[in-house]
Amino acid sequence: MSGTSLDGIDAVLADLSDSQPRLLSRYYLPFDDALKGELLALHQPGHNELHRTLLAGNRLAALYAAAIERLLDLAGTAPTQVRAIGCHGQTIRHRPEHGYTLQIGNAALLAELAGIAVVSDFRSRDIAAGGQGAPLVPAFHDRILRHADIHRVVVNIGGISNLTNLPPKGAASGFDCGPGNLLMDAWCMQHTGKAYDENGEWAASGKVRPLLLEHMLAEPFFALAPPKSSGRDLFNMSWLQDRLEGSETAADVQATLLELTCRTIAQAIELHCRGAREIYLCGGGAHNQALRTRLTALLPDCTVGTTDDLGVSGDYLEAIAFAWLAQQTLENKPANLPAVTGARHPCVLGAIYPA
Ligand SMILES: Nc1ncnc2c1ncn2[C@@H]1O[C@H](COP(=O)(O)OP(=O)(O)OP(=O)(O)O)[C@@H](O)[C@H]1O
Ligand SMILES: CC(=O)N[C@H]1[C@@H]2OC[C@@H](O2)[C@@H](O)[C@@H]1O[C@H](C)C(=O)O
Repeated sequence: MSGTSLDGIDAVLADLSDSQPRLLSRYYLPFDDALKGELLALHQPGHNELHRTLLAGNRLAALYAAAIERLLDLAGTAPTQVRAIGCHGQTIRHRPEHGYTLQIGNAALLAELAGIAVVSDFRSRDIAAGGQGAPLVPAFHDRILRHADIHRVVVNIGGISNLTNLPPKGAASGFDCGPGNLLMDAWCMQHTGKAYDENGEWAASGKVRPLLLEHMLAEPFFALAPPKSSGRDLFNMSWLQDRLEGSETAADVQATLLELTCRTIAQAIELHCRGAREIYLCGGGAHNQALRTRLTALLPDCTVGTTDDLGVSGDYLEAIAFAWLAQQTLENKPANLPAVTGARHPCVLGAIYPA
């Protein structure tokens, strides 16, 4: 898994033979600054972008293969013992309204380098069936994190934040809430040179600017009824620049961005997850102490923990989900939830590149 934060690759070796997945090994490989910069640049139209996109895909395939080699070394497992790699790829465009999404990573090259079958391109079929192609992980949350009597909500706070609503007596629903960490990360990098604001300490040193927050919350995406999905196509530095007053300190902007992430998640829960009692966070944002404290304060009727409290690593949950999605593909089973993505029907997702 390599997600919208563009921080690096989360690799897991998972045993999916039982109803609860077993995490056998994990490995994290960060991207270097040059690759991160190029992937960020490829989100926008630019010079010779087709050639550069394909080269970046090749580079990613080599890094995915290196991460898998290290992962298997750590586990003492041979490639022949692995049924398949579920490879999300790197999203550089997500335009379901135009009928496409693009996750790069040259799956053919990865299969060649790793000597293991690869399943990739999980989102296109759902979009072909009229869906958003995202989020896909709610189906997996539904499988492993549902409680028979307690209304739970799982909130992933990666680059973008998304939630899965698990009412005990109803079907799962889910959607993207808005920016998770990506605007905070970009602002932090621009003003402090650091990739992210550790524990939200810099944000905590600033003050929320009410007018700026109001301008941000007026973004129509937040009021859209699900199904909905988002990405860097909408939430990027120009989106932020367009809303700045110009007189704020950099720390105040960071404080306001953290408030935006918390408010949009809390609003989404209040509006679409009525009666929820337990909130479980996952993704990198779950490590941000200031964010957790603020979100907990905004949700007085709920307990707020992390999926680790339920025995599932919040840092590797998405990666385990893509192993499960790959298994669904190999077994010819549908994996999208039409109630989440808006697709006309359940679909078998993904494309298979044999070993
Ligand atoms: N200690 C911390 N304090 C603050 N933020 C943190 C901390 N640890 C991780 N993060 C945030 O988490 C981000 C990485 O999150 P994650 O790995 O879930 O992203 P992703 O997989 O790219 O996301 P997506 O769900 O959008 O695909 C970092 O970029 C950073 O913003
Ligand atoms: C197009 C795309 O890459 N979407 C990601 C992104 O990152 C979080 C959120 O936006 C979610 O919709 C999705 O990823 C997760 C893994 C999903 O499909 O559930």
